Amino acid sequence: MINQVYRLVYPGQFEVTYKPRTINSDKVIIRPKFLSVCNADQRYYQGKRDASVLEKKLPMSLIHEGVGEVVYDPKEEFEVGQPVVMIPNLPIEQDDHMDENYLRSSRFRSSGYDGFMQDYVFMRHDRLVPLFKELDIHTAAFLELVSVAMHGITRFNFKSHDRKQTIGVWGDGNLGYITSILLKNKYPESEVVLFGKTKRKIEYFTFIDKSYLINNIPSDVEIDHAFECVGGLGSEMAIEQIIDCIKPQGSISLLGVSEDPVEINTRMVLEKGITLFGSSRSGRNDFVDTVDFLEQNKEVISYLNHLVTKVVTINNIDDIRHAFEEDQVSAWGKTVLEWKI
Ligand SMILES: NC(=O)C1=CN([C@@H]2O[C@H](COP(=O)(O)OP(=O)(O)OC[C@H]3O[C@@H](n4cnc5c(N)ncnc54)[C@H](OP(=O)(O)O)[C@@H]3O)[C@@H](O)[C@H]2O)C=CC1
Ligand SMILES: O=C(CO)[C@H](O)[C@H](O)COP(=O)(O)O
Ligand SMILES: [Zn+2]
Repeated sequence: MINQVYRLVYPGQFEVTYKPRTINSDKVIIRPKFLSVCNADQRYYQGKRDASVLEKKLPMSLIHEGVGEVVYDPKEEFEVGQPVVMIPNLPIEQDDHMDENYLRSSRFRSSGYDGFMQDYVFMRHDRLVPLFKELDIHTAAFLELVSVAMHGITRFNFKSHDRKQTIGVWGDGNLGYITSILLKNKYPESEVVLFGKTKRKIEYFTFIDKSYLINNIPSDVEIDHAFECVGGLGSEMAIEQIIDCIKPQGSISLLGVSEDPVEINTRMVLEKGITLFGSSRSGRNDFVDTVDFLEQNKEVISYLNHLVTKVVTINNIDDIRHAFEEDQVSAWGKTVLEWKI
């Protein structure tokens, strides 16, 4: 068969390419149904990556957040029509001390390897996790982002000391929202405090215990641990504030992606004995944990639903560009693509 793959060829410009594929392989064939735009995709679309990175990675199909339906499974492990979440990380080896998403040999869709913007995606069995029926499909589109927060929290659990009275989250966007709601449910005894930039965005975080605007943090605020969910240039200021507010021997979980190196006050990291650790992407275990967690904590799904602010139907390449433009001007939440192309 000939598969149509929709690739970004230059910033702002998508083109269709035709890729011959055989259905006589061991891969499951998935029809993408709902996809969601990540900041990483926007950085490619807007040409915000370094010219050498764009030169190396493009042309490439974008999008690594998405759900689809099984069209064909040669092993018949999945039912035809079964809804599944697609895992964008593609490990080719195992290591007892490294998670699949940190192995330098792993590939990642929409970062140097074609993403989900295709007519059909050919996937290994272990790269798919079945969904349960109560999971709203628009929300499921960005399960990958939820799994990233889940992964960060799993690592936080074994890297941080046990006093978790107050956990600070910096970043009033998607990742900050998801991380805060997961923390609130996983650590119900902890006080989850949001540090945000915009009052109107902070108001969406109805489930947190306390919030501060970053330009008005009282000098006596203290936290045991922190999550940085900002990224970009803003992460420098966020890390500086975290180091100021955190109690000695607290942990800082870094999740935001910055294109340029950010300055960190290492003297105070040393003096306070802070544990700084970064988390990137997620693997199969995180997806399974996320789906299981949502199945057992269904009230969390309705909070996540609030992030679905735009659903754009995609019938052609112009619609893809339109969706990326709409996402760019969106003040809050996730843009979901209903994949009908
Ligand atoms: N580690 C990983 O695997 C992953 C990392 N990411 C990264 O996480 C980051 C956040 O993603 P996402 O939530 O989707 O992006 P958003 O843009 O939705 O969220 C970032 C939010 O932080 C706010 N902000 C800016 N500066 C500060 C500050 N100093 N303190 C507190 N808040 C601040 C921004 O406000 P404003 O817009 O007004 O500036 C914005 O609301 C990005 O860099 C993204 O690439 C995303 C997915 C996975
Ligand atoms: O969004 C992400 C995971 O969900 C990561 O930020 C993304 O994988 C980083 O990739 P790149 O190096 O291409 O920016
Ligand atoms: Zn992403």
